[in-house]
Amino acid sequence: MNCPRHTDLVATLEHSRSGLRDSHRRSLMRVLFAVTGSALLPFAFLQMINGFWWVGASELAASTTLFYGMVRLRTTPHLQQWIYLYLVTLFSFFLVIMLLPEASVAAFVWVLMMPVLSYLLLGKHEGMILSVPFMLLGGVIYFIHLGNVGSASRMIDLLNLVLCGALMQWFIHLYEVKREEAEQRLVDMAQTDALTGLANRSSFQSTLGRTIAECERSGTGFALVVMDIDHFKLVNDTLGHDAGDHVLKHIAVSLNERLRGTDFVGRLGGEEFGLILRDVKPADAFELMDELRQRIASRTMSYGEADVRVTASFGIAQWPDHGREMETLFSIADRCLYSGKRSGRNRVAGADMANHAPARQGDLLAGSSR
Ligand SMILES: Nc1nc2c(ncn2[C@@H]2O[C@H](COP(=O)(O)OP(=O)(O)OP(=O)(O)O)[C@@H](O)[C@H]2O)c(=O)[nH]1
Repeated sequence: MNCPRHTDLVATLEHSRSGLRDSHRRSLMRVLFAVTGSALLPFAFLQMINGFWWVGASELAASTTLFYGMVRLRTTPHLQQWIYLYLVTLFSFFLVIMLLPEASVAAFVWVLMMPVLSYLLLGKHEGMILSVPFMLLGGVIYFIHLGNVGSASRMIDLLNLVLCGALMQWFIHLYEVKREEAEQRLVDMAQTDALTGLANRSSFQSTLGRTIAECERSGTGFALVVMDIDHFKLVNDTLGHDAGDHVLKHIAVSLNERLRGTDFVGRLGGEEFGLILRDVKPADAFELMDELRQRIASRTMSYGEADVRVTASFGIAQWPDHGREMETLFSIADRCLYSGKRSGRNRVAGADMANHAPARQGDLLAGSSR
């Protein structure tokens, strides 16, 4: 069996805390550092002209730090810490600017940037946890700044910012929730076989890779089984493609019914399925698969007027006895499967075991059409 390189979508999703992948967050952070660092320079200059030396000097120091950070961000493994450091400092800076007695009302527009940056860089949960307290603080400072809110014009000013800030926070949160749901749906679709609802080949290979890594650490073993429905083409040719689909769905249900919660099953393609049996000895894996083989062979599936019966062949490879690598295990399980097919089908075959012959053969498509 050919094992192409694949992307582990679940791992990718876990790594992307926000809608942006880490590489994009890194690039965005570098742009933000460059923009903020450059923007601070004229502000520092103007603050000094205005006589606010300490503000001007702090802005100059911050600008230098940001340019240094821009270089560090290219390679740092601590991206998340840099993001937090940047956002907390920036938001605190906004609050300090607003607290200045001479602060212009226009300075308060920066409160609206808080949810945008937080959600973009930190995602839904952390973005909300960071932005809400800072926005509330900004609102309180604005309230104090306005002084007497008894007059209608002050009240309008207050309501403008409060309403706009609350709506901004709500809309961004809503957008992020919907975006996450859509992303999850796409990931599910990319990992699932649409016909049977089982894991697809790529997802199965990801799980097999993770199982190997976990078993390397824990020292427990597992069995990889490749199962193929016998003479499946005959079902399609005799009863039609829809009947074939019906059989595939039925087999998927049978496999799921019998396996334990720790086992894993996927459709590798066509009429071929893969099973990972965790923490199982070779003899037990063989016995379990033979029970499954008998269960499939004895089951009659109704499709319209027809009763369909199929058999399946199984090839088993044991980790680590038959190999530690995914490719080796697949090729051994495949070899066993095809030796079982050659010996007459409806068999379970393992690398160290003799093929297990069925009690009764030739059950294919019994009474396929009445
Ligand atoms: N209905 C249906 N048929 C499929 C699907 N995917 C693959 N097939 C069919 O599965 C059949 C596989 O045929 P073969 O590879 O010759 O295998 P087989 O007839 O099972 O023979 P052996 O494996 O040698 O026992 C082909 O007719 C494919 O068209 C599917 O999603 N639905």
